[in-house]
Amino acid sequence: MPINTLKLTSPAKLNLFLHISGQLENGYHELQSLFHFLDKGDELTFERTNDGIVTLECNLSELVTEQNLIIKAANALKAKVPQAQDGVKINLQKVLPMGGGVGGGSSNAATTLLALNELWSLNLAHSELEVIGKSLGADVPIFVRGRSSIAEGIGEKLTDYPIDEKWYLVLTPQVHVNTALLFSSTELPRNTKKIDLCNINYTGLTPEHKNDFETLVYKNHPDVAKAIDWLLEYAPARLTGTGACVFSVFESKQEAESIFNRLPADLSGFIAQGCNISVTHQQLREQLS
Ligand SMILES: C[C@@](CO)(OP(=O)(O)O)[C@H](O)COP(=O)(O)OP(=O)(O)OC[C@H]1O[C@@H](n2ccc(N)nc2=O)[C@H](O)[C@@H]1O
Ligand SMILES: Nc1ncnc2c1ncn2[C@@H]1O[C@H](COP(=O)(O)OP(=O)(O)O)[C@@H](O)[C@H]1O
Repeated sequence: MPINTLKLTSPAKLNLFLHISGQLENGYHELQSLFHFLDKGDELTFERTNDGIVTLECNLSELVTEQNLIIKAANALKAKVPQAQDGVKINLQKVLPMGGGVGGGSSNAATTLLALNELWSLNLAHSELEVIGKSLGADVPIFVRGRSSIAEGIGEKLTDYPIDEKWYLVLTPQVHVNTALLFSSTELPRNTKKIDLCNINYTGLTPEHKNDFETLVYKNHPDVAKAIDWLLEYAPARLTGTGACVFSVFESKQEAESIFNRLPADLSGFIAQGCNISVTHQQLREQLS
């Protein structure tokens, strides 16, 4: 019996560290980054239709465009499997901050690939979905894979790296950081020594595991600097991705909440638990069983 509806959370990610160790001739950068998921995300509902049409509704009307990565993901699947005749009605409830380095758009694209592969009975292997995902954005494959991982190369080489599932206080400065512009800055450090994966031994926000974008983003974006400085009063803090979101890690929810409760009115944020397995994958397993 084919399934008609899927209701999935499309989670945020954090880059617990992000090292840049070189630049290739094509301009792309060699990275090493630990990707970990959060239990907070956007809500996506998929309803299969038999009219062959892909439609999107969203609580933020400005996101309903052909440029939305959800539409692009659905179209990429249709291009890959032209005999797929079904359509889908998709509803997105956007919760995650956009352009903040928590990967909401990439996550939505991956959730769409995983959901439509089931709803449309395409039977593509997850490795094939990862390849389609990569054409949509550097971080889409990690969300398709759905396991806490270290990314290497230009972000495409993934190795499982489960860690203790702790609690994160994430601050969300309302500024847009331009990823391509940051990567092209002459001030960006590009020579962090590569870590041998066998010796990585990640133990938290130590100086050894940093974000190479942080100094530059801190310098150019006073709102990000303010958020980092506030967190540093209580715990070590890091930028995720190219920002603008920043975070600290705590052993318990109570500890994270006790700091969050002191947040001044001009800063915003949320608390979430870290997850080694993306919540999308957990929910898919439940809804398909
Ligand atoms: C660096 C990360 C870490 O998670 O930052 P965030 O987007 O999360 O902040 C991501 O991989 C970003 O992913 P995404 O924002 O999708 O980047 P893409 O669209 O693939 O690339 C944007 C631009 O960044 C540069 N780029 C990207 C990845 C890479 N390894 N080297 C690069 O030099 C290229 O100039 C590229 O044109
Ligand atoms: N489904 C989507 N959700 C969020 N942003 C999207 C989506 N589709 C396309 N975008 C575009 O991608 C940009 C970056 O998205 P996002 O993944 O939130 O950034 P980041 O990787 O920095 O967290 C947004 O500014 C938006 O214009």
